[in-house]
Amino acid sequence: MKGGMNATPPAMEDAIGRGEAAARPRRTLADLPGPPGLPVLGNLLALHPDRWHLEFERWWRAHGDLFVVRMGRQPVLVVVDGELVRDVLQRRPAVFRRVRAIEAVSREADMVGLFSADGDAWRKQRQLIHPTFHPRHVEGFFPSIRDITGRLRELWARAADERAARDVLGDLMRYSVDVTSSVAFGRDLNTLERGADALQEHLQRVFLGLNRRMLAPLPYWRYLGLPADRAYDRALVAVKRLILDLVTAARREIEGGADRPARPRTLLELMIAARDGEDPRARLSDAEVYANVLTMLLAGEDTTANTLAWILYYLGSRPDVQARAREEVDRVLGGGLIPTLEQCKRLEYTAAVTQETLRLRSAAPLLFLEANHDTAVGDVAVPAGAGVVALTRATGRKPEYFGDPESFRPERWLGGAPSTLPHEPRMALAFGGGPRVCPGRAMALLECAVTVGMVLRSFTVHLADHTAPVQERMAFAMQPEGLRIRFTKRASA
Ligand code: HEM
Repeated sequence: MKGGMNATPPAMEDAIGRGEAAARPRRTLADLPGPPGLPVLGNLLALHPDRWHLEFERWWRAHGDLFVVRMGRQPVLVVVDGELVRDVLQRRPAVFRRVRAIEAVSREADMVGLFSADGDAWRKQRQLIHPTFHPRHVEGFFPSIRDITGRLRELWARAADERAARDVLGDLMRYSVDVTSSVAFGRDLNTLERGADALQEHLQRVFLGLNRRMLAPLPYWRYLGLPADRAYDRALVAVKRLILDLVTAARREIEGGADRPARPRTLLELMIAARDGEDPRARLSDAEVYANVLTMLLAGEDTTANTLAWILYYLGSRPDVQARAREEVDRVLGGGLIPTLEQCKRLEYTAAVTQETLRLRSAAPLLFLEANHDTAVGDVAVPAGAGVVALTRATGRKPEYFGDPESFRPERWLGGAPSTLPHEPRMALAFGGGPRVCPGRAMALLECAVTVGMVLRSFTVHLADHTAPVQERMAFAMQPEGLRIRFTKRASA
């Protein structure tokens, strides 16, 4: 490894250039505190497969805002201090990158899209794709989002009639699959009503396989073809064929001669039509469009579904919050059952409930990065290739940024009477930060507003069993394990 653990890196041009506090590093990774580990395995055995994010947070409480854990022999720097986390996220893609395994596994699947690309390839994609998430486009997607929200309402109305407790996370996963696939490539899978469709089953297999491989300590699948890996390979072929057919058809329609241009209606069409203002020759290739359609499905589904599930958890466990949000929804929606776009924008307290849920239950509570070259984080020298974990949810739980941090207090996000509690919204990092901040934020928040507005207008939300613990489980995103909700219909609905 260039530099090595005890090397002092060269002057920090990257930081100095941007006027940051550029003290010469005084410490090395070896100087930092951290949990004791085993000789070869380091701290790996402490990481429970479903709850490893909690272990990182437990170590944070024991060792402070900057510490080191060992993944096998490799030391990894863990950062919680808000200024340092923001600085690391900001210095991408030049100084830090996403951990290499993400790109390697994506490359094997021919899907190096916005999330997994790095360096110049990422720059090009981001420049072309970011404008497709402009509010004008996101608002253009609203009618389909609203229709699909109507289906979710019907499903939960039937459950209320039957007095049945619902596995709401399952329902919300299907809801977000339907929303994301219709927004991404104009195909309404309607899994909410029809159950899993063949494409959805393939996608699920692909996502589980990617997740397994990105987290695997060794690339065993290159040597061993386990049944799950063969199923993953087959699913990938099917998904690729379908999406590439859609790309070819859309490209023909958008770029094809006389009857062009149809107004782009989906993310896929927007990507095909995307042109770089500075370099009009720069376009996304078919392979890049394919990779990014899949990336949007992957990045947009579980994250949004889990955030919505956690919101329902808080509504069910905090009747005071539910009553206040319901009062707002009734006032804003009047006789309507599902909010319009304009009404979504006026649901301020509901938006505050979402922000507070994201702060306490971020679907992605940590980000895995890697240093591209010798650098420093604060006063700590970080050698090229070293892993850096940004513990973003923990940052949002530090009392100097958010007073009374463990309490669910949506009102902290509202303007109005100044509070005596510290409140630093820039330290709420559920969507990441810097140049790679989540481009789907506005769309996700819109989905949350329309869904929560719909729910509160029609139903009262109850936890099915107040005594059953709801626990955090880390799958592709952080899930509320054991959450079951009972809906009762409101008289006015
Ligand atoms: C509540 C829902 C969501 C949460 C909590 C969330 C969270 C995140 C986070 C933490 C990142 C990493 C940011 C960073 O590295 O600084 C990210 C990246 C990304 N997200 Fe989201 N996301 C959500 C919804 C969506 C949706 C709906 C889409 C698209 C349809 C989307 C597309 C992406 C993409 C493409 C990236 C990679 C951006 C890049 O590396 O340049 N996300 N998201």
